[in-house]
Formats: sequence, C-alpha cells, structure tokens
Amino acid sequence: MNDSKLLIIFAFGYCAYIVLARRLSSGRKAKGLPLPPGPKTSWLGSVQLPETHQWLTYARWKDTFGDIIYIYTFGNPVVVLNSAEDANALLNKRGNIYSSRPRRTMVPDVMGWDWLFSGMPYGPWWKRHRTMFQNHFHANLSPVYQPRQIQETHTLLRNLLISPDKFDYHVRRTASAIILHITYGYTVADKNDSYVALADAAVHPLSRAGIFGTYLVDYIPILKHVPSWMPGASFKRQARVWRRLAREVLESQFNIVKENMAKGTAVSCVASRELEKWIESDQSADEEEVIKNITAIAYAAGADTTVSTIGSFFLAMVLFPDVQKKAQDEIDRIVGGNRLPSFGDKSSLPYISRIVLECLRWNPVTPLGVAHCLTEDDEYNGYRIPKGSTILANIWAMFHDEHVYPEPFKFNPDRFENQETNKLAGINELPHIAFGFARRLCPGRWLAQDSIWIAVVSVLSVYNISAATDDKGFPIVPSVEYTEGQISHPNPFKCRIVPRSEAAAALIKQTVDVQD
Ligand code: HEM
Repeated sequence: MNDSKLLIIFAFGYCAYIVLARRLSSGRKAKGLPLPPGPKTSWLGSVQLPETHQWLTYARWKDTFGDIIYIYTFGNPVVVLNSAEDANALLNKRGNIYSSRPRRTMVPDVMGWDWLFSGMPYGPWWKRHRTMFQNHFHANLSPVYQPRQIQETHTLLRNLLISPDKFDYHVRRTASAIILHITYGYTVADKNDSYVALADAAVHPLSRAGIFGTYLVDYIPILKHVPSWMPGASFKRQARVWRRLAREVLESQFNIVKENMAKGTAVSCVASRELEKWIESDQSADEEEVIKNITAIAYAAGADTTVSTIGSFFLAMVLFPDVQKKAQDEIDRIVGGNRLPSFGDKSSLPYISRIVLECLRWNPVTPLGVAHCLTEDDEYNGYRIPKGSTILANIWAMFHDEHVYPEPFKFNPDRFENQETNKLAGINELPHIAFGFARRLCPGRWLAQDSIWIAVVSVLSVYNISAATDDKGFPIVPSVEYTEGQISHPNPFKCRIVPRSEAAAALIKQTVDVQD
C-alpha cells in the first residue's frame, strides 16, 4: 500500500477505524472450528497482499499455509482455494451457497460498471440477465455463429499477410469483430475501428480493477466519497474518465441498433432479436435494461479473454516447434493443401482440439477466476468459512500442480490424449475450470472455444510461426511472462509469421472473394 493510500485512511480517521476494529474482531473470533490458516492481520487491520500477479504468491503460500488460505484484511474475509479438489467440493458441489459475488465498490460504483451481470450478487436480477444471455449463447447455437467466425478468421489470415508484426492487433480485431457482429450486427473495419478502440479503452482498466486488493476503496467503501482533488484520490480522477467510457460502451451500439430497427435497416443480431420481442411486449424499462446489459457484457467479457488465449497459442508455437509441426501434419493429412479448414473438419483433427485445451491450461486467462462470495456460514475439512467470505479460486495454481499436470510448464497437448488412462492415474483432467464454476460457469464458453479453434487451425494450415530474429540473425526467444490483472495476457512479444508456401499465400488471398 503506498503513502497516499495510508493518508486517506488516516484522513478518515477515528470513525472508520472504529468500524474496522469492530469488524476485525468479529472476523477473528473463533466460533467452534478454526479458520483456515493464513497470513497475520496487522494491528491496522490489513494484510500485506502482493501488488501484482497475486496468483503466484498465493500458489507459493501453499507451502506455508496449505491449499486453503484465509486472509482477513480491512474487515474483508477472503479465502483462496489452491486446489481443484477443494474448488470442486465447495464452488461446484455447494453451489447453492457459493455462487454470489462479493460486494465491490471500485468497479460498479466508482467506475460505473454496475450493469455487468458478472459482478451482480446471486438473485433474481442476475438470473434474469443470465437466462437471457444463455438463450443466445448455448451450445446448440454454435453452428449459427460459425460462418461469421470463419469469415472473420479469414480476415485475420489476410491481415497477417499484410502486417504479420501486428499479429496481436489482428487477433484483437478478429475476436472483437465476431462478438460485435453477433450482438449488434456491427461490422468491424479491417483496421483502426473506432468502436473497438473505444471499447478497449473502457475495458482495459476493468481488468486491473477486477482483482481484489488493487484499490483500497474495495476494502473501505466509504473512501468512494473522498473529493477527487484530495491527495491519494487519483483513483477518483481516473474513474471519472473510465465512467464515461463504460457508459458509452453500454449505450452507443445499442442505440444504433434501435435507430436501424426504426429505419428498417437493422441486421439480425442478439440486440435486434430481443428488442423485437420487447416491442411486441409491454415494453418495460426493466426488460430494456436487461437487453442493453447482456449485449454490452458480451464484448466486455468475451473479447479480451479470447484474445488472451489466442495470444498464448502464438507464444506456444514459437516456443514449442514440435507441437506446431505435429499439428500441421495432422491438418495436411485431413484438409490437404487445396482449401482452408472449416468446422466440419473438427472431429478429424483431435490434436488441434488438444492444442486449444492446452492453451486454456498452460496460462489461464483468468488466473484467479472471478471472485465468488459465500452467502452462509460453512464448514469444510475441519475449518470454519464465514458467511460473506470472498472466495478466490487460484486457477493458475490448480493448472500448475505437478501432481495433477506433470511438467506443468511444458506446453504438451498430448497430455489430454488418453482421458481413460488419465482418469485412472488421476492426472491431466480436461481444463474446464478455466471457465469457472457451477452456476457462474462462463456462459460464453462454446462461442469462445469455437473462435479459438478456428483461429488455431486456420493459422496453422497456412502459416509457420517462429521466433523473430535480431540484427545478427539470432532468434529472439520470448519469455513466458504474463500481464497482471483479472484477465492476463502474454507480455508483448515478437515472432515471425510467414506463409507455409506460395499455394498457402494464394489460398489466403482467395478468401477475399467469398466475403459477404
Ligand atoms: C477463452 C475465453 C474465456 C474464458 C477463459 C472465460 C472465463 C470465464 C470465467 C473464469 C468466468 C467466471 C466464472 C465463475 O465465476 O466461476 C467467466 C464468466 C463469464 N463469461 Fe467468460 N470466458 C471466456 C470467454 C467468454 C465469451 C466469449 C463470452 C461472451 C460471449 C463470455 C461471457 C461471460 C459472462 C457473461 C460471464 C459472467 C457469468 C456470470 O457471472 O453469471 N466469456 N468467464
């Protein structure tokens, strides 16, 4: 915690301290069973939490405290789960009491993202959002969205031909284009799209703020009332800008769809289909709000996550050329060199599907998942877990447990090859928990997996990916380092992306003729 933050605590002085002290004592008082072990709370009521990459510290704390860690900081009970077994036993099997979200201040109140249903507590309002969202993204609807996923992936292939060094940008454009077309019927420009720029500027700060412990105001909600000019209140000055962006993301495309519907020019999309039903119903303000919220969250929750996984794919291909070669051999055997792959090839390309799984495991997109909240006192393995605890599933630690995933840092798609043998040995479980748990399980996972699969197979069918080289021709081997935040990406790295042959380049160019 920096000095300015401390200054704020003292500025709010005695009154806040009394409240804290009271909550602090109630947090520590043991009623029967002990609390799980964890770091000591200081006299000020805080615990020195890591500023970045918390999942790595929590994984290291396993050696000291074990798989379940209890942290009590500024009146907030937090339980970190480091093992998949415990996460499954609590979050999945006791989903009736572990499916809410902790009350936060920074993201919903200060930054203005109160419309994200991913942050809403368990209850009827959240359920209404979730049900409507799922109606548009369940597994049976995948074939409806696949043509668009193919089309945007072909644009990715063409863009990589023009400026391979900007692969990161092209991947982002592709993921955004798929989601924005599905939700708003919006066609993203091949480059420099203004809405994508706006949405990214809005979503970027969200990832950092989404991690518990980043902003003091999450621990001490009263701090949201400090005047913006006060020293240490820079979070409020920044949030003023972020708030405006969050509103624009929520409103702008939605309003355009409404206008287009009035003119009769709207493209069929999630927003238009829901609005049509709404127009024919009693047109309640509530229902319109739900439609607006669920369409806007698709971008906020779905674009960056998909981008991160595809980023891991490019990194893995640079570092593990044998995997790339094996994948290309499989593609060549099934697809041949005369056409690009499509979803119809999926069942014949099991190694590609395993690459997608390994991308999700190797460096999970949300290393600490999305925080859950416990709504009743609970007991587990001889410990008491108090009602109101924030539950953090350390997905990164679960995927890097060498007893479960041998050689966890190695990118090895073959680990998933024989699930029967794996099951008997109790290893290499499929990494479904990358998408979270039980009632909060990611409802966009079908769309996400298809977007990633078609990107992986299409890129590998026509491109070779290798390390970039320096002035002297030596390879620049990227390190496996990831950004901090709720959604973690590979740190920017360079790589070389070249067509596998002239025929491959010709195939890529041909795709322009089949655009709609
Ligand atoms: C690789 C891609 C993705 C990953 C790894 C991922 C992961 C996750 C995780 C870990 C959660 C939290 C689950 C929990 O609380 O236990 C989540 C929630 C969510 N995801 Fe995804 N996601 C991805 C893509 C998508 C896409 C493409 C969409 C939209 C089309 C989406 C929409 C959502 C929504 C709306 C929630 C909130 C669910 C709720 O709170 O009820 N996600 N995702």
